[in-house]
Amino acid sequence: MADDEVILLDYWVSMFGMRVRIALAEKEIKYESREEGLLALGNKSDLLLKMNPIYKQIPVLVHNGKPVCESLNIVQYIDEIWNDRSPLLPSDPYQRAQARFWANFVDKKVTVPPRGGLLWGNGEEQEAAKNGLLETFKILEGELGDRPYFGGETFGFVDISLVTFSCWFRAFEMFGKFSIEAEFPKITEWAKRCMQRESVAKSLQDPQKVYEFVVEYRERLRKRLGPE
Ligand SMILES: N[C@@H](CCC(=O)N[C@@H](CS)C(=O)NCC(=O)O)C(=O)O
Repeated sequence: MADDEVILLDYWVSMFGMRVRIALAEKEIKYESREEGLLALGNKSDLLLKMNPIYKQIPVLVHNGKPVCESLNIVQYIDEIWNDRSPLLPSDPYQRAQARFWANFVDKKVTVPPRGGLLWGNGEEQEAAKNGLLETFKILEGELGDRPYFGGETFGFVDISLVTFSCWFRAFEMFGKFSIEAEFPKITEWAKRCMQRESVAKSLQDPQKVYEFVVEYRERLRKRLGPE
């Protein structure tokens, strides 16, 4: 695998791209990162359109010229290809199924939709999205319980699926007017624990920068789409 060519089509603030960055860092894989344009507002490269013609989204992992799409799918692929080190999914089939269930739950419920919702929406729509997110965090706080990581003692697939949202927590808090630390102390401690890993710390972005991105992006969306 020493001569592998690995390219990641990414966007700096993407929580989905960050998942792949963490997995590659855990496996110590060297790769080239290619930054796409400001995604929902255009500027997609020809390479992205060619490599992900169905969804036209990042992240895409291009491994020896072949594309793999969808962040959780990519993380599983990385785990299977570079299976000689730092396993990300449990080896036990039941535990693997559980890990996939919870990562899928995160994917469905901890969302930042391209329009509307908590970050880009207003009024009742924003309030409903906030309440949904609080409900989701309550479930996740219960699932984590007193364990250090979602898989138990070791950092893994479910942690990767969720931790990339932690640099978006500040934006969630500012727009939702709530405190994740006050309401979800276990998730807060877990996120800090994950950040102690080099793979996570170097893959995530500064929460303040993410918040500023959200403020600016809301403005761009408003100008492009008009007031809601
Ligand atoms: N389910 C996808 C979501 C990927 C996604 O939403 N990517 C966004 C950036 S965060 C994107 O490329 N948006 C551009 C667009 O949809 O036009 C995954 O897990 O990879």
